[in-house]
Amino acid sequence: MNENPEKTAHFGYKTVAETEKASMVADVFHSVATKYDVMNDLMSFGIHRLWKRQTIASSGVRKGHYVLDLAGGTGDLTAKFSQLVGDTGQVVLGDINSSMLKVGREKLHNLGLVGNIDYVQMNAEALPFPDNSFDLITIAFGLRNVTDQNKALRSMYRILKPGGRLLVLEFSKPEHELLNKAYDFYSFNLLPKMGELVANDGESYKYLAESIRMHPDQETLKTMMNDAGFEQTTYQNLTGGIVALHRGFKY
Ligand SMILES: C[S@@+](CC[C@H](N)C(=O)[O-])C[C@H]1O[C@@H](n2cnc3c(N)ncnc32)[C@H](O)[C@@H]1O
Repeated sequence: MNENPEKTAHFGYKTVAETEKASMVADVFHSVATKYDVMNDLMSFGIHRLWKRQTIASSGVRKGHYVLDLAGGTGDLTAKFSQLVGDTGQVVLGDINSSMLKVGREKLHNLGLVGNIDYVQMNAEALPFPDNSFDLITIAFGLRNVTDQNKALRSMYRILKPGGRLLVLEFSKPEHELLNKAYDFYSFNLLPKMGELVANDGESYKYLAESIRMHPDQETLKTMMNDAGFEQTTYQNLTGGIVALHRGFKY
């Protein structure tokens, strides 16, 4: 009998050693980084822009705020927050993946967004900031890729200021069975083919579909946030629950 069984994690439908997941996720995002934005628009028919707009609208962000866009990738949310916090605020675009950060930095520079954005490579599970640092943390389509999600939520809680809020934008569970079926067909048949054609990488988009199915549903994520210390935790289903926006506060 194995006295010390190795801890495991999900990588899509595969069960892998916990120590392996981060490098497998890293391979996915190194591979898709340069095609990430165009694929996002294609795969979601542009709807990811509405989901992100809703996130900004729920953020309560103001001039002078200190914001962390965690797993921020190519920086869509950072771009908007940079304008909203102004010269007296600061936005940190944090991501574990150097390729995604590079694409994000170039994109935001080209948009003329400079001066109040820091680009920092970091792991959501061990955030490199003092306690009580941020007014707002967002993590959009990132949590599902993190190996130890409870640890990451506790780390986010620690670095939020009292009164600060966390927004988690993530794929979730569609509310209606019919939508679920159509969505499954799309995800497992069309999505990997689009990934193959456009990004020359069907496997990464197969991982995307599988990782979405393995992610906690709305209520489970809400409980996880509560367990990490968040209060007044609520969520809003977007596009019939294909995506959910969770919000929680630290007091
Ligand atoms: C699907 S992309 C989302 C990018 C962006 N937030 C958006 O909504 O377009 C997921 C991002 O999570 C990052 N990521 C994965 N695991 C992470 C971790 N443990 N810590 C920080 N970032 C992570 C990936 O590198 C990738 O850039």
